[in-house]
Amino acid sequence: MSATPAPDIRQHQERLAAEGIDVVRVTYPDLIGTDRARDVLLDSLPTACAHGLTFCRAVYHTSPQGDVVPVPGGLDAGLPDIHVRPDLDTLVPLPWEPGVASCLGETVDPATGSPAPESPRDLLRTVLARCAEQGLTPIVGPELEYFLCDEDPASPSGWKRYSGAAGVVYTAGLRADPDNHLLRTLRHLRDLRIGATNGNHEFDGGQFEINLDHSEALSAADRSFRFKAAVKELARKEGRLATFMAKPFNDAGGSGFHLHLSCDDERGKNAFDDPAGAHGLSATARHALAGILAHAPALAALANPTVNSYKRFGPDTLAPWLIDWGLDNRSAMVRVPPERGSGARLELRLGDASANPYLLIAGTIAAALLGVRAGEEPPAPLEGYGYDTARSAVLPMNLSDALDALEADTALTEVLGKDFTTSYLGYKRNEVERFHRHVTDWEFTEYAYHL
Ligand SMILES: NC(=O)CC[C@H](N)C(=O)O
Repeated sequence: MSATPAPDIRQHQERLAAEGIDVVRVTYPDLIGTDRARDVLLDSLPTACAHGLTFCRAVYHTSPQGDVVPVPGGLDAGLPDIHVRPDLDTLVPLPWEPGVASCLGETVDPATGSPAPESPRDLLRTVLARCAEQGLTPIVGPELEYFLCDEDPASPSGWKRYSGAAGVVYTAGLRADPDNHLLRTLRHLRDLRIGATNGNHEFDGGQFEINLDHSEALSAADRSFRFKAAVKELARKEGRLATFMAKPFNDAGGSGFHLHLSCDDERGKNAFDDPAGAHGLSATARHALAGILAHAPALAALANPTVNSYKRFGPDTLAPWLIDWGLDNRSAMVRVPPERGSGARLELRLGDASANPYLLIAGTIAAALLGVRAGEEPPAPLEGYGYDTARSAVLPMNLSDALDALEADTALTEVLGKDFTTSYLGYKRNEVERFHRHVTDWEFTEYAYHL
């Protein structure tokens, strides 16, 4: 079927064709933040825009391995359609894939004409609308770590850490990155226009951190989502694997997804900032901080969303596993960074790199909002080096406990919505069950010879 293109779509088509683009990749996040996509030939773009691209709604209920998880709206509903409409305002040529531009897709449930209930982007929009009712616009700056791996037929997984096991922490250059992976990646990310600002080699061999500029929350989530997909694609182009798994190796630390958070008020002024307040924090910032701490056990289910996530936690990891906050203290779950001219902000260090950016950001903002609404006050800040259970409460230490904490946190789930929470809990509990049924290498080594 050929539709007569609307004038603005025709303009996009002509501009893309002039740039040598003949394919548009329409991409959207599933429940766990994996980029799902379809390649659309440029000639078919008007039809895709007019009618949306049709996917099975089970896309939200299907694990990366292809298991369809029985949560409401999927198998029980006969695997119905969802439609995905290209958002042409987000079009950008893929710097490493000549002829292809990418754009984000908006998912619509054709049964209701509304966003699909599981859509992470729309969940974030819902939470942001609640903030707007309080006159607050959250501003988010994401920092993500990942490991780069080379193929290794000798390893059971088929992969080993890039450049060997030696870590050269906080460096850039050839000693820790002999193939200049970071430089190449940073330049491609610049051309992808997602606000990447800088990067360095991290603690462990083959581990990198790249920071993104701060912005309004939806853009920060979109850019983090596109960042993860881009880094993974770029690695594959080189025959490598980039993984945002929380803790991929036994002999290396984990990968974090730290969030810097502040809020603008209705006049565009940083509402977290009060030079006269204790530590430069306003009452709004204190309440937001208290909300994040109070809802941290439930938030872990979104910030640390896999069975593997909880292996990142532990003493001396710079990954928090206790519920505390501190002034410029990286051993705390929430750090208040020193003021450097842009006003006060909080750095939430809880999240790991495997988190779906939309859910991590939505959950964090929802927790902060609840603290602001309730006028909660935080406890005294952590002094000195943390990781002391005598001083701070412990987070859930496995996914199952975190999911129970999310379900029990009715204030948070009210903000996140019943449909989303039901799907998320169903999906993730299925993941826990599949893990518990699976026999691991560790079990064989531990038991097979001795028992
Ligand atoms: N540089 C750092 O702060 C390390 C962070 C740590 N890798 C984490 O998982 O959060």
